[in-house]
Amino acid sequence: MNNPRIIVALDFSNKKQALEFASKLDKNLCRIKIGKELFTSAGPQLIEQLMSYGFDIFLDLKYHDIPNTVANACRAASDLGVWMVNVHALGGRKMLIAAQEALSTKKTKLIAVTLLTNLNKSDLYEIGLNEEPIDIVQRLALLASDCGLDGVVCSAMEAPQLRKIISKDFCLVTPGIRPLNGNKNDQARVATPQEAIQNGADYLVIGRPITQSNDPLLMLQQLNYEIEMVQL
Ligand SMILES: O=c1ccn([C@@H]2O[C@H](COP(=O)(O)O)[C@@H](O)[C@H]2O)c(=O)[nH]1
Repeated sequence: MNNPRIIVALDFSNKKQALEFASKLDKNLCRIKIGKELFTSAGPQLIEQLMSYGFDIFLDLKYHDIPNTVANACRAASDLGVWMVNVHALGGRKMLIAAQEALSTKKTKLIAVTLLTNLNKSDLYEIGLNEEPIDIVQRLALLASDCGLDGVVCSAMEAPQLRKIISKDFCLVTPGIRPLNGNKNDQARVATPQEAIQNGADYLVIGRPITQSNDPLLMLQQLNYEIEMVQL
C-alpha cells in the first residue's frame, strides 16, 4: 500500500510497550502517531527508532503557545524528520503562520487541530462557545488553510462540509473512529472507518480499537479492507 490511510495512535506509557506493540504492525498498512503520554516518557529517541523501522511518524503534541515558542517547537519536530506535526488552530493566525514558516523541511506536514473530537455542543457552551461544532470547525479550518497549513484535525462528521469549501489537497485527519457499535470511550463526535472515507477524510487516527484488540495486525488488515471497499 503506497499511502496507508490509517494512523495508529500508539498511546502507551513507555518505550518498551510501544516497541513491542509496533513490532506487531506492518509499516505498509499504517503510519504511527506518537502523542503526549509516550513522547513525555520515551522522547525523540523512540521516534528515530520507529522511523528506522520504516514507519511514518505523526508527532501529535498539539502545540498551543505564543508564536515564538510554537515556531521553535515545530522547527525541532521537523528537524527530527517526522512526517506530520500539529498545533491548535485556536492559537490564532500569528501563531499558525510562525509555525508554518519555521518548519526546517517542507517534507513535514503541519496541520491544525480544530475542535477536539471528545467535545460536544454542551462542552462547548460551558467554555463560552455557543455555536454548532461544524461552524467552529469550518472557521478554524479556513483560517488554517489561509495561513498555508497542510490540513486539519477534525471529526469525520465535519469532513463533508470541509470538502465542499477547501481545496482537495487540504488534508483532513480524523480521530474518533469507531467500528459500528464499538465503545466510544471518551470520544463524542465519532464515525466508522467507512463513513470517514465516504465523508472525505484522508487519514483515520485509530487508537484503542487497534491497541486493545486481541490481534492488532488482523484488526489493521480488516480495517484497511473495509476502507478499500469504499474506495472501489
Ligand atoms: O481531536 C482529537 C485530536 C487527537 N486525538 C487523539 O487521537 C487518538 C484517538 O485514540 P482512540 O483510542 O481511537 O480514541 C488519541 O491519541 C487522541 O489523543 C483525538 O482523539 N481527538
